[in-house]
Amino acid sequence: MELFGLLQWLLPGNNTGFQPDHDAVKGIKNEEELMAFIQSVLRPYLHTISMLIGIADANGAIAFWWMHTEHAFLFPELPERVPAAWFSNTTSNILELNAPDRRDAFQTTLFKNGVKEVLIHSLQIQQKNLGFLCLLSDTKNTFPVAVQAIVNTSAGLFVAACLQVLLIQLTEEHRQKMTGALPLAVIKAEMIGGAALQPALRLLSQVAPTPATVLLTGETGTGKELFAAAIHQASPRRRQQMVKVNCAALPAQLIESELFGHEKGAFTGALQRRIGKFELADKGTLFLDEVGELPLELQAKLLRAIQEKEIERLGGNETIKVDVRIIAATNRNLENEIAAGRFREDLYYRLFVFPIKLPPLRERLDDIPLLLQHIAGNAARRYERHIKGIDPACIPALLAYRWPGNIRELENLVERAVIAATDPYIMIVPPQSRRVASSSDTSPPPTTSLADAERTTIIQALRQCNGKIRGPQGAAAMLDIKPTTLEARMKKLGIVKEHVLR
Ligand SMILES: Nc1ncnc2c1ncn2[C@@H]1O[C@H](COP(=O)(O)OP(=O)(O)OP(=O)(O)O)[C@@H](O)[C@H]1O
Repeated sequence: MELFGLLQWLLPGNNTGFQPDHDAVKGIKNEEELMAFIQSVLRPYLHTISMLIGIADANGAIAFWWMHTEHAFLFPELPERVPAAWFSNTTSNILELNAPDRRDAFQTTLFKNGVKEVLIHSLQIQQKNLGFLCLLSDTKNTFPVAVQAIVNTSAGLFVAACLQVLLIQLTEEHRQKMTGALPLAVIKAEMIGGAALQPALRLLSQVAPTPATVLLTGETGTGKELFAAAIHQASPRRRQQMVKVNCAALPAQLIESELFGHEKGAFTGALQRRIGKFELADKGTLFLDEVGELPLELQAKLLRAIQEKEIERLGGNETIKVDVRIIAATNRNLENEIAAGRFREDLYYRLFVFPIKLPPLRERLDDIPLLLQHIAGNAARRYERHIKGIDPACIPALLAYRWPGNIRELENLVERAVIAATDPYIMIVPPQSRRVASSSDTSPPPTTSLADAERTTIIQALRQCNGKIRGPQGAAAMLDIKPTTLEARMKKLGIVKEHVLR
C-alpha cells in the first residue's frame, strides 16, 4: 500500500496543520531523512541542532527514540518511560535544566549529558498523543521566539513526517518477523558511517530484502565483507548460511572443486565426495570475495551456475539445482579487467545487477574519530587493557594520512597501540612515510594528487559549514578564498554540495 495514501486517510482533518501533498514529507523514508527534514526547517533559525523525538503511548511508554545531535551529547541510555508532562503542551515550551530531577529519569539523563535547555513540543494527531520533540542545547537562552514560532507552525508537518517513518518501520518490523531477517537499524548500528557512507547504507537497505545479486566494489579494507554480512543478515535468507569463497586464495582447479564440489576419484587425491560451496549455500547466500581474481576458465562455469541455478560436481554427471543469492566483491576495476581480456563481459553483467561502491577512508575523514573509539574499545576488551580513550593530540596526523589500507590499516595501528599502551590515553601515530605534508613538514606529499587534496579540503569545509558557501560562517571564508572562486573549483572538481552533505 502507498504509505502516504494511508497517512492521508489517517489524518483527514487539517487541524494538525498537516499538508497532505507536501513533497518534502512525502519523500521521507527513514529516521535519517526525517531528521534531515526537521533540520532543513530549523536551520535558518538555529546554527547547531540537536534533537530527540520520543514516540510514546498515552502513558508515556516509549516505543521509539530518534536522535540527531550536533553537540557532544551521547545519551548511551534513554529511559523507557517519561512523565506525562513531556506531552502536555500544545505550544512549544522551554525548560531550563539546573540539577538532576529524581522523579524524572529523562530530565536527569539530559542534565547528566550536559543539556542546559530544552524546547519541548508535543506531537499530536487530532488531540491524541504520538510523542514529543525536544530541541536540546548546552547553553541557556538558545531558543528565541522565532524558533518557538517555527516549531509551533511546523508541528503538523513534523507529525506527518514521524508517522510516515513510523509506518515504514512497523511494516519493516512485520516483514522481518515474518522472514526472520534482522532489523536494518540493528545491523547499521554496528557500522560506523557518517555522511560519506550513507549512500551505500541506503543501497544496502534497498537491496537486502530482495534476492538480487549484489556487486560490492571498493579498495581493500573498505568494509566489503562487512557489507556482505549485513546484507545477508538483513535478508530473508538469514536463517541459512552465508558461505564465503575467496577467489584469489586457491589455484584454478582447487577453486573449481571449492565452488562446485567433486565426486570421489574426480582427480588424484580426491579420496571422497566433497560438497562445494554452491551446494553448502543452498537457500542462503554465497559471498564471492575477490571475484576479479577468478581465473578466466572458471568464469564461464560460474556464469553458467548463476544463470542456470544448477551445478555439476567435478567428475560427476548429475545436475544439482541450487537456490543461492550471490554477493560478489572486488577491489579491481572490472571494466578495465574486461578491456584487458581478463574478465568476461557476460559474467560482469550477471554480477552488475545492483552495484554498491564503498568509499575509501580518505573520503570518510569525519568517521575517523568514531572508528578509533569503536576499534580501541573492542581491542581494549579483547586484550583486557584499561584504556580511557585516544590522545586528542594525535588526531590531526591521523586525519592527514592517506590510509592506503583503509579501515583494516587503522584497525592494525589502533590494536598495536592498545597492546603497547602504558598510558590510559593511547597515542596512535600513522606511518611517517605516507603522511601528507603539513605546514611543519618539508617532505613532499607522497601519493596525494593536488586535485585529491583540494577535493578533500573543500568537502571538509563544506561539511563543517553545513553547506553554506557565502558569509562569515561560510566555507569560502573558512578557506580564505572568494565564494565565486570556491564555486568554480567545486564545479571543476565535480563537487555537488547536496551530495557532500547527504
Ligand atoms: N563501517 C565500518 N564500521 C566499523 N568497522 C568497519 C567498517 N567497515 C569496515 N570495518 C572493519 O574494517 C575491517 C576491514 O573490513 P572488510 O574486511 O569488510 O573490508 P574488505 O573491503 O572486504 O577488505 P578486502 O578487500 O581486503 O577483503 C574489518 O575488520 C571490518 O570489521
